[in-house]
Amino acid sequence: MTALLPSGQMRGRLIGEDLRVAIDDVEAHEGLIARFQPLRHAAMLSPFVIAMAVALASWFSALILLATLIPFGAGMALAGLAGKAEADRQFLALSRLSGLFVDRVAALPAILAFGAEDRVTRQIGGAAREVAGRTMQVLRIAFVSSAMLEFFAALSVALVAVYCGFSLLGLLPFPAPEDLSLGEAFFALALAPEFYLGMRRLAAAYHDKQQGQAAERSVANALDQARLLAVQARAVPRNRVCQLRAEGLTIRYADDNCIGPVSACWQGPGLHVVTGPTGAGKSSLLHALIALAPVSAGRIILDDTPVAASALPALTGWAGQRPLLLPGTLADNLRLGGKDLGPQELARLTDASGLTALIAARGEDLTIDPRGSGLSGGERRRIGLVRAIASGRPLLLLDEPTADLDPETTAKVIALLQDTARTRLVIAATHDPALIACAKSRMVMP
Ligand SMILES: Nc1ncnc2c1ncn2[C@@H]1O[C@H](COP(=O)(O)OP(=O)(O)OP(=O)(O)O)[C@@H](O)[C@H]1O
Repeated sequence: MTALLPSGQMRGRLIGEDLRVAIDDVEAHEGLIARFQPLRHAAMLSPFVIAMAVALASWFSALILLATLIPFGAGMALAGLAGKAEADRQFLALSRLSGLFVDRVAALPAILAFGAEDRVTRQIGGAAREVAGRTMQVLRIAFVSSAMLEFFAALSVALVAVYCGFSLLGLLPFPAPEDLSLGEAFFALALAPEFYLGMRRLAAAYHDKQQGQAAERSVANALDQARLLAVQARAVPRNRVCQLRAEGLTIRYADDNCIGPVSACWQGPGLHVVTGPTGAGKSSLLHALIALAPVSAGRIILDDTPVAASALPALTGWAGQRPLLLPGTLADNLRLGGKDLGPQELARLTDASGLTALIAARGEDLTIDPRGSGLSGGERRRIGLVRAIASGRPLLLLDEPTADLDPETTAKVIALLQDTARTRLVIAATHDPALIACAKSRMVMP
């Protein structure tokens, strides 16, 4: 279950899509396992049991029933193949709609502030129409399969009735294969409708099967990706980073916007900066190192071992330009990095980052909402920075850690970074001359 929960952009999906896999797709298994599978076993057995019972009275009627199974089976196999592809497409469209919906609800204040309600409504409307279209396709196939089932069920009963009736009247147009009494004919005819009954019940659970199997594939896919990420994360040492190299790293966004190839070598411990004009790709480079941006070419080499970008988050304390804030107290947010930080160590870090004034004014139990309302831009950044340092991880990636700060607080933060860089590899994207001046190396993005 933990593996299925949202992992942000690492799987390249919206958080709502991950949530859908973790909740709805897991639930969709119930129909497949608790309803469809028992009915399938029953449907596979029951025609043969009924045919054997009918054969006791009239072997030719049993043969007629079994013969109708051949074209029926072929038709159902074709419908099943078409149904599988359509169910997958419907599932994908539903995932997109859920992801889009959750994402847009989270961004509702911004949408209202920009008066973008109409555009967002149209987007969600388009996604909902796609789901409706795909659902209609799935229903059409379900309708065709049940029509086929009803046709063959009716045909089998009709053929048995005609055979028994004509046989009793001696009007068969071919030599009678058996000598049928009224009791035997009645027995065969009474059992004939039961021949397709199991399959009719199975057809009623057809939708459960489609949903369940599509959910099964999507959960299996998500688990595979999670397993891969976990294996890659385990494959690297966790307590130190001596050297990190990017070799020809190229980032290609979905809209074909391309950054790179970038090559760099950062030696740890030490403080290194990445500089360059706005839009040069500094943030993108840091994102690419921890699998938050799509890498299309190049390699990341950690202590002489090529690693996947998805291996680095486990080693990295990350402070982006918009740190994630969770509802809770300030201390909860600072401790999010994972390490069990004592009050003294936390106080040292908050003091060194200039957050003491905030705590003195508003208390340690200051409650924070997810948007960080009531916090200044500089305070939010420093919460992200302290959290990254407090994580105790050997590699720190910091995106403009001294932006939005006055010179005095900037000096404090730089001193904290220098102190941290004594034992860890710190890489910061920055425009700040004061931070650039005390860096061990500077890489300039063109
Ligand atoms: N998700 C994305 N999809 C497409 N293009 C993107 C995406 N994120 C960034 N870009 C583009 O990549 C380029 C580099 O952006 P990036 O944020 O890495 O620059 P930067 O050097 O960090 O800029 P700044 O100094 O302003 O923070 C920009 O042209 C930006 O528009």
